[in-house]
Amino acid sequence: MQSPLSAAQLELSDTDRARLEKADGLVVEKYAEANLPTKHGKFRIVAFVNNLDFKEHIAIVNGDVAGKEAVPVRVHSECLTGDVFGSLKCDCGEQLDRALDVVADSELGIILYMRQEGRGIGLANKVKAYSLQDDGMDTVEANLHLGFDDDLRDYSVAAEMLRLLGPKSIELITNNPRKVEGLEAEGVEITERRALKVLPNPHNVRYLETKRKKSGHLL
Ligand SMILES: Nc1nc2c(ncn2[C@@H]2O[C@H](COP(=O)(O)OP(=O)(O)OP(=O)(O)O)[C@@H](O)[C@H]2O)c(=O)[nH]1
Ligand SMILES: [Zn+2]
Repeated sequence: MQSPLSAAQLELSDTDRARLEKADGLVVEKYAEANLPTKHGKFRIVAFVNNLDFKEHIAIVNGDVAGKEAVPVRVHSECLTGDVFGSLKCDCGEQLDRALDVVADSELGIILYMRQEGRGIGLANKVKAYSLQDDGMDTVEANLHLGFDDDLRDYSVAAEMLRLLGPKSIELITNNPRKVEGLEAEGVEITERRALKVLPNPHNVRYLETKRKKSGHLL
């Protein structure tokens, strides 16, 4: 009988990891797929593996998207505090909820849930950035103070995930023009940008204003 796997082995098997590490160039693969009924609607969930960041990026898919034009797509960056704990410091949780509704209510749609927490700096560093914001910095100043660029996200893995799922073109649900440019630079055909409106609250109004003024978000 096989011995049980330890927690450290759970993410990827050694053989899978070694194979991905040896591969030349970017490799993104579908790893597993299943049904996922949710309060928003019924989806398929697809887990991917890749040899760039080795993170477990996810697609939530409604319908048979392969070969279809103008499929609604949200490329959502992980925000544990907003997506899971209902943080009011940002607009992520509300955006994710709305995007899930849009995708569930459309004939077809995809949410890519990218594990790019904190615009790529990770959760622990985002909490550091929040601590600097408690002392008066804005979201961009806090990142720069910690020695990071204001946005470290790479869109090559997301683009490859879309290629594997197979829509011919997409309508991207975002307020961030840099996301549109980043995906287009990776060869994704975007027929339209669809805005994602959220209501500001007293805790995120400065954050939203900084995103509009410093990061070019169309809010
Ligand atoms: N470093 C850092 N990351 C943050 C902060 N607040 C939210 N985030 C992260 O920002 C990411 C979301 O990016 P946003 O700039 O809000 O939005 P976007 O994804 O670029 O654009 P939309 O598609 O319109 O949502 C998530 O990964 C959050 O964890 C912050 O103060 N500092
Ligand atoms: Zn957030």
